[in-house]
Amino acid sequence: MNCDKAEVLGDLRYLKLLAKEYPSIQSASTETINLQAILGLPKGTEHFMSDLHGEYEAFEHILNNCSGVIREKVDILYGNSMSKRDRAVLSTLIYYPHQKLDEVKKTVTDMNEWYRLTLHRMIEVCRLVASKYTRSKVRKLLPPDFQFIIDELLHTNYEIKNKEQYYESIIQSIVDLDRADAFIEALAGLIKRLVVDRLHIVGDIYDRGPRPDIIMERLMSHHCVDIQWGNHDILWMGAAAGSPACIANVLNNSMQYSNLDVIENAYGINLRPLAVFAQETYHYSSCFAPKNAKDEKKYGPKDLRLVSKMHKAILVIQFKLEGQIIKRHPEFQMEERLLLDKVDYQNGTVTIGEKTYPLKDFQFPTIDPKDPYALTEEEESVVEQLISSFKGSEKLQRHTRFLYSEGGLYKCFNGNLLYHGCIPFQEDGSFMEFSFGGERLCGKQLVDYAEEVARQGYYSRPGSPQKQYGEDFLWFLWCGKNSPLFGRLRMATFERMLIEDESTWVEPKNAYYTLTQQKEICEKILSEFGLGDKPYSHIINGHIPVRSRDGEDPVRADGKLIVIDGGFCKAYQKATGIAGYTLFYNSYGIRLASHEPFDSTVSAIQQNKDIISTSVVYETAQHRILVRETDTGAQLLAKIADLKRLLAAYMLGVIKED
Ligand SMILES: O=P(O)(O)OC[C@H]1O[C@](O)(COP(=O)(O)O)[C@@H](O)[C@@H]1O
Ligand SMILES: [Mn+2]
Repeated sequence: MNCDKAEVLGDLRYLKLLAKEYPSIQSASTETINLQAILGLPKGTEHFMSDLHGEYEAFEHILNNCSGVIREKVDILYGNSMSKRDRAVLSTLIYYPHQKLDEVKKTVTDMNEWYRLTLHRMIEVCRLVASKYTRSKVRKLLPPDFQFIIDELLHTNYEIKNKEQYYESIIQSIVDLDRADAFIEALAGLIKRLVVDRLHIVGDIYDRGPRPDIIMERLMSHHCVDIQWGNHDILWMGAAAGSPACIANVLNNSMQYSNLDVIENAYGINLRPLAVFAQETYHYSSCFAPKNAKDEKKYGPKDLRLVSKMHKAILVIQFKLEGQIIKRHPEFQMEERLLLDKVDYQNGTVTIGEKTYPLKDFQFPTIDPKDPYALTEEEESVVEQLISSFKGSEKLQRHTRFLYSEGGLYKCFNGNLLYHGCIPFQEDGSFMEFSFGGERLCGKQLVDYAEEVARQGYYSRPGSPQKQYGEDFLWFLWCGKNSPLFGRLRMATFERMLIEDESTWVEPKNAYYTLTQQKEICEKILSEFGLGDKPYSHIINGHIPVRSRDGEDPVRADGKLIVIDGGFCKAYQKATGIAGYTLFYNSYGIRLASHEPFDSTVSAIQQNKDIISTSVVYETAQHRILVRETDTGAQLLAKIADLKRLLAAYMLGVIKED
């Protein structure tokens, strides 16, 4: 042991704390040996998804099939000995054990035989996926009810004759005791748990699709997940924090897509005050009808009229509240979005820049042309009630706290840099500067600042200036000019709702999106985040749907940037042509999978459908990547160094063994 005495004595307080966990030379050495062994194992698998947009069924499916990896393992084992259909059934059983079992029972006549074969196969799959972990790690993950049995079955060598009988008799007893279903479910869960070590969500869980809350619940029960906030997530976080402008935007999005179920039923937010106010204040106007109202026959004519009026009411409130924020914060540089004072309320036109456009609807009884951004008393009261409903939703607050605790604006992990939107750039290739909090900020400093203020918006003392600024900043992150989460110059909601001329609907993108076609720019970003010296670093980005139908490639800048927003979002699938990309990073390298549109869970189960269309090996490592080379490896190496110092302290007698 070559530890310097001064070095040992230097952090004695820390070593004494460590000694509580490893109180003897024996326990500290055992742990050191364990950690050394882990360093030599293959790196754990990371799974990346983004832009889920409330599509909980497709999300659940991809989580269950681990982007096609389960099917791949089944094919490795049985490609030559089972039919394609049987392999698909076995895979579906692993994805949806409960539902698939119900179905199998309707068709299979000899269940005894089926259970025996299936259990054998599932244990083999389990053994294959467990092989890259230490026995101790696998043991810790075993479902408690079947811990001993699975451990035995995984490690029994079937080839040895006298073990064969032992193995068979365990399986037969499981079947005889009617525990086969529970056992299959436990094995399926274990296989999925072993295939993916860590899940990364690169933003936009919320909006457009039906049930983001179900996705949140699923993420909260996941064994290891991190989230990079998307602009839609930050919007909901702002709403949960009580920002009235964010609340109005959340409601606008939900009404636009007829998603009031999430608001009212999932999160228990009371929309009655808004409904009553809208009913009394507005006439029906078709430009505020939900996008998909007709397609999905969601509404009867009365409901449609009411929702459209509520939509108009909340949009007017939104435009007023946004105007107030823009005026409070000249540093956001968004004055060009002040449009209510550019409206000619007599003639029904708006002047934007040099041009004047007719408005599709110009009945605005609550707007005082002399003070267009002021809420009326009634609007004020609706907003107050909505704030208290959003803040009082236990479920929404629980989900928001999870987004804060497991999420952030970006993450550096195993050499990769993950974020949803962009790092704002000038056209000339330099980082774009913003004046916030009395400082000029750009690049990493900008996003670090933005994350701090985003936290302030939720956690600061109610009524404090910090809270107000934080809430306004959450709104800025959602749709602010060149915000790192939004990445565009403007959000043209006013124009999209009220102006016919589509040339006004354009939302120009920040220079980031063209510049990052260049490898040097991506390398500049990676260096900014301390990943410049790592040859295998990539930026993993969401936010902008990849139009694969038009030949767009998710892999850019010689492979330095990968965009994995392929569009889980059903509304965007016509444009993209597919239903999303997901990324898998295991010890052999990185692989990109593209997915076909997901029909429904029922058809996935009945027809054993996978939705992987292609799986492209994107980058193969030159050698199998070991834990030693990962971020976890670096932490383990640091811990080994600490344990060695502890051992030295025991040997020097500076700390006594317990
Ligand atoms: O296509 P939709 O749902 O009408 O939404 C359009 C709005 O959504 C946005 O694209 C933001 O959402 P994304 O983060 O998914 O791009 C806005 O820029 C735009 O105004
Ligand atoms: Mn987005």
